[in-house]
Amino acid sequence: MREEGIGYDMSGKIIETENVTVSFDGFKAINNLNFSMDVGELRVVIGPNGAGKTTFLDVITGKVQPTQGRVLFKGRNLRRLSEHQIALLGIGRKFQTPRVYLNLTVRENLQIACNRQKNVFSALFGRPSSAERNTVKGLLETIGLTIKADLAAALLSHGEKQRLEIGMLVAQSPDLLLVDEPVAGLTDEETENIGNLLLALAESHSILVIEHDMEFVRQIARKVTVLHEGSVLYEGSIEEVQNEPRVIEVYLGEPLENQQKIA
Ligand SMILES: Nc1ncnc2c1ncn2[C@@H]1O[C@H](COP(=O)(O)OP(=O)(O)OP(=O)(O)O)[C@@H](O)[C@H]1O
Repeated sequence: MREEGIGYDMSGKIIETENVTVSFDGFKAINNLNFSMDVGELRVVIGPNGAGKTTFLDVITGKVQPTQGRVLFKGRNLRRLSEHQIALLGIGRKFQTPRVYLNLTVRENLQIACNRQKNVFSALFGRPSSAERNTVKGLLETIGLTIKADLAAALLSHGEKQRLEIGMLVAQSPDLLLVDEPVAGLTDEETENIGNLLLALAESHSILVIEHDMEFVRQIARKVTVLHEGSVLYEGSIEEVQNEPRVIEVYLGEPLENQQKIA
């Protein structure tokens, strides 16, 4: 684990964007975006299709450079850093589709994630230290896959693969976890499992989740940011968001409850 408190800026913000604009051939996918999140916060970002949610994550991870403005991670300007350098600074991203090694076991996947600096061969065939074994054991418990530890990842359900990938992300000890639509296509039970997992991880990590499923947002969210046309339209509790006329309007006037397909 990275040591908490070291390197954080005085404001206690884990991530900030200042007047960030991202233009694609003149079209502003992100438009003068000002956003900040406290260290230790669990934040959910919602917004209709095309609101700029994915581009927002892309600009934090360095996949896309801002056309204007700056992104600060723990007070440090990320300008001109590569995706790899930003990942090493402590920003981990989980994409919507799981990217686990299907022919390896659940345990082996976690071992590799714990040993990103080693090659796959030594991660699998080198003798793990007792600290590593304990880390993997703890991760298996956290993601609820202890009894499936020695199964090939190919045999896991979609929801279990999502949990495994979240475990692999956590294995790399990021300070900030970016999680893109973790419950798309999951059963209600798996959705709840993922929610509980994120809530447990939120006790020791800063987490930014992008999600459409309002039931899920209600389960995990304390503070919700609504993006629209590349800017923050509104921020507040889930109740405030659902009752805010401007938010209802951008979701085509329908109650947010019915927006899961639209959002
Ligand atoms: N590389 C690109 N070139 C041109 N336009 C792009 C590019 N990437 C995104 N856009 C446009 O920017 C806007 C925001 O896209 P983005 O994918 O960030 O939205 P989103 O909120 O994630 O949408 P969704 O909910 O549909 O995934 C969209 O209109 C999209 O078409």
